[in-house]
Amino acid sequence: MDLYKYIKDVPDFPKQGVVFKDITPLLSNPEALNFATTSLLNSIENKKIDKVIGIESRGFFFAPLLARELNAGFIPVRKSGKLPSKVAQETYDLEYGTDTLEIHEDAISKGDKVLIHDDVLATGGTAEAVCKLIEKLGGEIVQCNFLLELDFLQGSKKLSNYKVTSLLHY
Ligand SMILES: O=P(O)(O)OC[C@H]1O[C@H](OP(=O)(O)OP(=O)(O)O)[C@H](O)[C@@H]1O
Ligand SMILES: Nc1ncnc2[nH]cnc12
Repeated sequence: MDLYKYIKDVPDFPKQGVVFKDITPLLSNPEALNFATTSLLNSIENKKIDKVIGIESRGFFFAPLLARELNAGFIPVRKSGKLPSKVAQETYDLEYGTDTLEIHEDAISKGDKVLIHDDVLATGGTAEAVCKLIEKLGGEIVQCNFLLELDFLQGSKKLSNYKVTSLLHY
């Protein structure tokens, strides 16, 4: 199945010069959603995963689906101020700004095998910050898994210590 036809280019969103990759057509089509979920699962080499991390917001679409299939827990990494208990935090650069991400300190146990999932790998700033958070808490990153990657932004360079897979490349 050709998933590329379910990704819509939206020029100049959220700011001038950025071509936004909108995945909502893929999410709204049952066959594409199912095929993308299965393909993301198939791209996970070592399926012994304790925790699947989803990165707010768009990482939340697939991460719980993957966690269910892997018999793993789902852990949200959220933008600052959203999680109620004690958090670890990292600030990072985006293709269009900066942001801070947080995770509950007790969400990861030492030695947990962790899969990180997000919809898009762009500059890699977000995923790199999340890798730092997981390692700070003693987790072992097994793989970073994305629906799509903007190859020209070279985000995977920031993740060169990890196994990185993306279903679609631009
Ligand atoms: O590789 P990077 O350059 O760090 O960019 C990738 C991140 O940017 C987008 O999130 P965004 O911050 O736009 O938030 P959203 O998921 O809430 O829309 C996307 O969902 C990734 O999390
Ligand atoms: N161009 C882009 N499209 C969609 N999500 C993104 N996250 C960072 N850059 C993006």
